[in-house]
Amino acid sequence: MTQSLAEKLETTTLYERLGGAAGIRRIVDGAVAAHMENPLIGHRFEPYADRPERVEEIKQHTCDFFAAGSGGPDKYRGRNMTEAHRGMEIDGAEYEAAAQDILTTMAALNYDPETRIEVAAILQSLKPEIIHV
Ligand code: HEM
Repeated sequence: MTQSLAEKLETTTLYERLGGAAGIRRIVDGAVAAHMENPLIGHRFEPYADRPERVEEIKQHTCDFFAAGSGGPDKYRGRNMTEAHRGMEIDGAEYEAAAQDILTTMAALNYDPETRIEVAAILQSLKPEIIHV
């Protein structure tokens, strides 16, 4: 039997709709590549260009963060959002640019609009923990 969209949203976790760990990894890889090319925030990631092991660690933490926050089994072992971004003085425009990179990546990977809207709302909810800290 084909599930209606409403049934699908009720019976599957966001983690499942993101494609589990593999789907989240694709989003994070795409978003980080987009951040590096983004004229507004690329400079934030430049210092990591010659530290691939640190980039991998940040990506792994980001994957676990999204997995843990969307109903997946993974445990997040990184710092909380305020501690991770403390002292960077990220402003609202930079935050929106980063969020847009994630949502554009998701659109390119053909995630449905409902899932993208749900992720957009989660990103907005994290904003106060990350900007101007
Ligand atoms: C959209 C919401 C965001 C989320 C969910 C997020 C998530 C994360 C996570 C999980 C880490 C790793 C923390 C750790 O390893 O302990 C991290 C690190 C980092 N984030 Fe974000 N971030 C966001 C927005 C931003 C923005 C807007 C910028 C800058 C424009 C940014 C720049 C960085 C940098 C440079 C690091 C590395 C910090 C370090 O090495 O100490 N993030 N972020």
